[in-house]
Amino acid sequence: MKLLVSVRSVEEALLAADGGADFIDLKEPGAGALGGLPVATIREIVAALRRHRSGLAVSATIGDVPMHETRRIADCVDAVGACGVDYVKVGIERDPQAPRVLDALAASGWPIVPVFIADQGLDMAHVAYACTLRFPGAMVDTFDKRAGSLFDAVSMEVLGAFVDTVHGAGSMAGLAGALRAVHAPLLHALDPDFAGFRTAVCVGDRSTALDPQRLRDLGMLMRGHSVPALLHE
Ligand SMILES: O=C[C@H](O)COP(=O)(O)O
Repeated sequence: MKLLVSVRSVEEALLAADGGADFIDLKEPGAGALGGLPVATIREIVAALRRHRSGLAVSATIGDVPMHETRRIADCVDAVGACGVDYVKVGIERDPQAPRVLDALAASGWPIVPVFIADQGLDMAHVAYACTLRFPGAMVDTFDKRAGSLFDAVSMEVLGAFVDTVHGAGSMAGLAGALRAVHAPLLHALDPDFAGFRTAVCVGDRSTALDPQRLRDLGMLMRGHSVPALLHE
């Protein structure tokens, strides 16, 4: 299982790249679940990572944009896509308009990863529909990070169905949502392609600074090693 780590600056991106992350995810953690960074910052981080020759895949979020703001979603996707990232992450709310947004994203021409926001559970019909649209990957995440983790919002059975459905379409499946070290066995059982982290790699809440030691320990744990320092996290 690979590790996606969300970062907000050049300094954090280089720390994550050298500290064991497999995917560098650009977002402003203090501005919501999929908080967007200014495009100038995204460009700056992408350039620094390319100079650093990390070779790691880079994703960036467009911000938390409601499903009915279709024009704004399209504009944000174009702006972020043009920054040279490998994937553009777009939050998909549990909303009747989700299929229409997914159609627009598929037609955008950018490599989109829809991120299903699962605080109110996961609508598997929306996931199955997204899987007909040939996105390179799909993720699940939660919006309210104080309300517990992904595993408090969605059952193992439904998460297993998500991973299987996405894999059945030949795409990468990712899980996130205030995941912590204690969730490692559940994540290993589900075996997604990657798990996404911010809260667990910070000293305080997810808006505080990224801690390289926590990142290294979490990386070891997700790769199946025992990490005593994380036993009581
Ligand atoms: O995309 C992954 C997220 O940034 C995970 O953040 P979180 O661990 O605070 O839920």
